[in-house]
Order: sequence, then structure tokens, then C-alpha cells
Amino acid sequence: MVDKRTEQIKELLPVYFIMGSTNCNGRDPVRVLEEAIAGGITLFQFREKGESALTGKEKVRLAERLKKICQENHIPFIVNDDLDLAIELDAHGIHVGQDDLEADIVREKFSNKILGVSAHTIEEAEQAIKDGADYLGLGPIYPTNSKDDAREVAGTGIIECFRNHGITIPIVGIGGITPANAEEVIQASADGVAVISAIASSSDVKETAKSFLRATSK
Ligand SMILES: Cc1ncsc1CCOP(=O)(O)O
Ligand SMILES: C=C1C=NC(C)=NC1=N
Ligand SMILES: [Mg+2]
Repeated sequence: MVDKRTEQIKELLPVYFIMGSTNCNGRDPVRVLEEAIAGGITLFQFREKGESALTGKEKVRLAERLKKICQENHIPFIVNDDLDLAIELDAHGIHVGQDDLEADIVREKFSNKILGVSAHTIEEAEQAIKDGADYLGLGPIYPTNSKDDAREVAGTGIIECFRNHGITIPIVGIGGITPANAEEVIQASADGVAVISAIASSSDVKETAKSFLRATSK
């Protein structure tokens, strides 16, 4: 059964850029996002985490500026974890981890928006699907320095395992993904790659985003 919404979500997933002020090597996150969009990212997630992350009004102000850029470029703006911020900004969607708000509560409070859920096991995936997730974030696929509490490195095998188990929901791989290994993540039957540092800290953000687009176009 070809579900229209699933197809729409799949079209957003190929190059899913995730970033906050702490990922930009001291550069202006606004400039970094503009360059990433110029390079062809297909989806954006605002993820403001880590010890030097912005909080309160500063976090909201940056989120508003980044959302505006996404809107001007017809890129959906997703918020990580922070449901209040997602609602305050009327974001296009939210991404929650297993240790964040329960996906079913989010789905209820933030209905008809894009709901992404991190999953590491088949059980977590099946629960997320029951809770109405639109896509799953699977990883870390490779070693990563961008998430201090990342689970053990899974490799692309986790994606194949989920597919062999009959999990058909849209999936992005995340964790240590670069233009060099992005293709094998797609070959493992992910619908896209979610990337923080390879794009956000690149010396040429636009070119790097472009190379991900080439690597993920089927
Ligand atoms: C948020 C998250 N979840 C699993 S790994 C990760 C960090 C990915 O960052 P990078 O693309 O820099 O490895
Ligand atoms: C932890 C995460 C996993 N996957 C995605 C897409 N975003 C996240 N913040
Ligand atoms: Mg989280």
C-alpha cells in the first residue's frame, strides 16, 4: 500500500541537516544554515544541546531566525526534544529520543506535524510506529563526537536488520555520516542520512551539502 504521507516524508529525508549553535565551530549558525540550504539539504532540525548550548530567550531567538530561513526556502523546520519550543514556534515537526517525552503524548499535543523518533531496537521501532511516528532515526551508524550519550555504534547492519524484520517506515541513518560513507547507508535501505558535524563544521558547507545530495540521490 503506497501511503501518500509516507511518500511525502520519504522525499524530505535524503539530506537531513541537524545543527545548533555549538556545532558551527564559532561560525554564525544563520550563515551555516543558509549555505547548507544552498547546497541542497532537504530537511533541517534545530538541536541546541551541549554544555555551551543557548537557553531561554537566546535559544528561542536563534530558533526563530533559523525557522524563518527554512520557511523562505520551503524547507520544513524540525525541533529536537523541546516540545514547548516546537509549539511556541509552530514548527513543522519534532524529533524525540527514547529518553524524551513519550512519542504518543507528543503526537497528541502536536498532531498533524512531522514526528520523528530515535530507535535502537525493533521493540522501540514498533512502539514508535504505534505512537504515530512518521520516520525513525537509527544510529549511531558510525562513531560520533556529536552526542555524548550515544548508544553503541551499530553499523549499517541495523538498517538492514530492521528492514528484514518488516519495518517499512521511513528511516534515516545518523551518526558519523560523511559524504564518503553516505551511499552505503542508502544501500542498506535507509531513505536518507541525518548529519551534524560533516556539514556544520565543514570548511565549505555548501559543497559538502551538495556532495551528500549526490551520494543520496537514488
Ligand atoms: C544526534 C545523534 N544521534 C545519534 S548519533 C548523533 C550525532 C550525529 O552527529 P554527527 O553527524 O556529527 O556524527
Ligand atoms: C537523536 C536523533 C536521531 N535521529 C534524528 C533524525 N535526530 C536526532 N536528534
Ligand atoms: Mg533527545
